[in-house]
Formats: sequence, C-alpha cells, structure tokens
Amino acid sequence: MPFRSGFVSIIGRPNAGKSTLLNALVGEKIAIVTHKPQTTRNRIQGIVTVPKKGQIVLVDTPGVHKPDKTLNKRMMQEVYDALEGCDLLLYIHDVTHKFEKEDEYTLSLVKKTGQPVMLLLNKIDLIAKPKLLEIITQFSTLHDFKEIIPISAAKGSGLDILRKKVLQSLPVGPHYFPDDQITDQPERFLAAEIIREQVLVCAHQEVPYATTVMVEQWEEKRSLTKIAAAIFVERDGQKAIIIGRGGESLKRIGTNARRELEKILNTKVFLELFVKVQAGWRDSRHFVDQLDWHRQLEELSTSLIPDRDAINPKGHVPGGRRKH
Ligand SMILES: Nc1nc2c(ncn2[C@@H]2O[C@H](COP(=O)(O)OP(=O)(O)OP(=O)(O)O)[C@@H](O)[C@H]2O)c(=O)[nH]1
Repeated sequence: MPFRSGFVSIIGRPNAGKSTLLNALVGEKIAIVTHKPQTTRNRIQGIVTVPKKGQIVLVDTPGVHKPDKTLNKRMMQEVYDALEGCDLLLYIHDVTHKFEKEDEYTLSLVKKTGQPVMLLLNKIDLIAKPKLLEIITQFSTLHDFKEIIPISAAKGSGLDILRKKVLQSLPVGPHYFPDDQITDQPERFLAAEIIREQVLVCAHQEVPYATTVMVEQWEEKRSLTKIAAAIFVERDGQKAIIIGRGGESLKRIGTNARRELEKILNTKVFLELFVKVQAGWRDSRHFVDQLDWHRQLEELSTSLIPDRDAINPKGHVPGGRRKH
C-alpha cells in the first residue's frame, strides 16, 4: 500500500473544539483548551503518523472571528495562511450552536479555497440523535462536502472513522516529519501556552484576553527544568487581579501550570512567574510580532538572546516535541 501524507487544516469558529480535536487525534496535549472563545492564537501543527500507512499533518488555527485589535488581525492571518496550500480542510461546527451569520462567513472562507472539505459536526454527546439528523440535512444543502462526520472530540467518538477517511483522501507522499514527532511547536512555547491556559482558567472578563505569556529563560538540568516566564497584561489593575490578594491568584496559576508541565515534560519543574504591564500591547504591531513563536524560535537559533548556551537544544530545535 502506498504511503499517504498531507496537510490538513482545522477551521471553525471560536470554541467549536478545534484544539480538543487536535489533541485527541495526536493523542497528547499539544494545544491548550478552555471554555473561553479565542483561546488559540497561533497556528500549530499536530502530527499523526499511522505506521506504514501515512502521515497526517494537522494544522490547528485560531477561531474565525471579526478582528478588531492588531492581535486579532494577526490571529486571522494565521487562519488565512492555513487555508492556503493544504490538501484537505476540516470544517468543524459545534452542533449545540445555531448556524449564524458568523458561520456563513466561516463557511464562505472555506468554500473560497476550492479545496475538498470534510464537515465535522462536533459535540454530538450534547444533543439527541433526531436533532443531529436535522443538522446533517441542513448542512448538506450548504456545500458539497466530501464527507459529513459527526464526532465528539472530547469523548473520542467518530475519530477512528475520521482518521481513516482523512488518510484515504491524502495524496501519495513523503514522511514530512520523523515518526515519533507529534508537533512542530517546541516545548518552550507550549510551556508559555500552558501558563496562559491557567490565566484563562483563573481570571475572568477582559483579563485573559489582555494577557500573554513569554518564556524568558529555559534551562534543563538532568531531571529538572527551570523556567522563568513573564505574564504580560495591559494595565496595573489587571496586574493586581492576576497577582491576587497576598499573591494567592498568581500562586494558583503557578502551581497548576507547574503540575501540568511536569506531566508533559516528564521532569520536575521549577517555575518562576513575573507579571509585567505592557500598555496596549494587543494593538502594538511590534509587540504582537514578537509573540509569534515561529519568530521567537528563529531569534533563539540566530543567537539573539544572551542565555542561548544555557538552553538545552530540546527546548528550541525546529524539530518540535517528540513522544516521551
Ligand atoms: N461536550 C463537549 N465539549 C467539547 C467537545 N469538544 C470540545 N469541547 C469543549 O469546548 C470548549 C472549546 O474547545 P476548544 O478545543 O478550546 O475549542 P477551539 O475551537 O479550539 O476554540 P478557540 O481556541 O476559541 O478557537 C472546551 O471547553 C472543550 O472542552 C465535545 O466533543 N463535547
């Protein structure tokens, strides 16, 4: 049997379940997931290798939304980039939500590419079967989808058939990545995301959206990973919320993130967090540019940071994470 491979972009509105699906298909947590919309800000690839059969390079994207700030415009650019040059699109829709104007827009972006599209009706664990049949009928009039597959990314239902159908539809191709590689995103950047995930969980209203995280130091020594990271917010009041009374909130964010990182990295983790105010960073092109992990990676490997020698190569080689 020929080896099949290709790039498959996952497109959908915020909260549709794109990152949950990516993690489920890859079999490990490589993207953060919360109940808050617009959790994902950067494009990341998840790699699924089926021995002797093929390799699916999944591309997770931010949710399609109307951009207002520079940050959101950059997020939408990640979506447009992912729509171009892929072999297949997975358009994911949350069945607990009505099809609205924003869905129409998302679907129009998908259609415009002229690429084959599989429709994934997600969160079927939350609705009754007759309702699902109604939704399938409704969607089949909207586009000539290559497949319509009901799934529950969270419960794992429908994923075997999805994996099979995706693989079948890919062209005969090469191994794009080594078989044990699961993502293109190095651990250093996943760590920043895991910390941001805890901010999303612990803080409310505007604060999580005004927050970003950058790992400033990363050092691996035998079975210990030392990480220092900055949590950026836009205003002093937001900084006070993140720190909390007597430092309670920051302590909780740090403890939860450290526990999660120890599981993922398979080492002990020493995590230091600093909260910094960067006024209006979401509208600063320069700052938003700096947040792009692909760009940070480039800078790290061209030695722009002073502690470069202290960074274990595993933390920043372009190769990304392997299976532990
Ligand atoms: N019940 C149920 N919940 C799900 C399912 N898939 C995802 N969720 C939940 O939906 C919420 C959003 O999931 P994400 O995977 O972060 O969604 P996303 O599309 O990546 O969201 P953005 O980052 O905002 O674009 C989380 O609370 C998930 O746990 C599912 O199949 N069933």
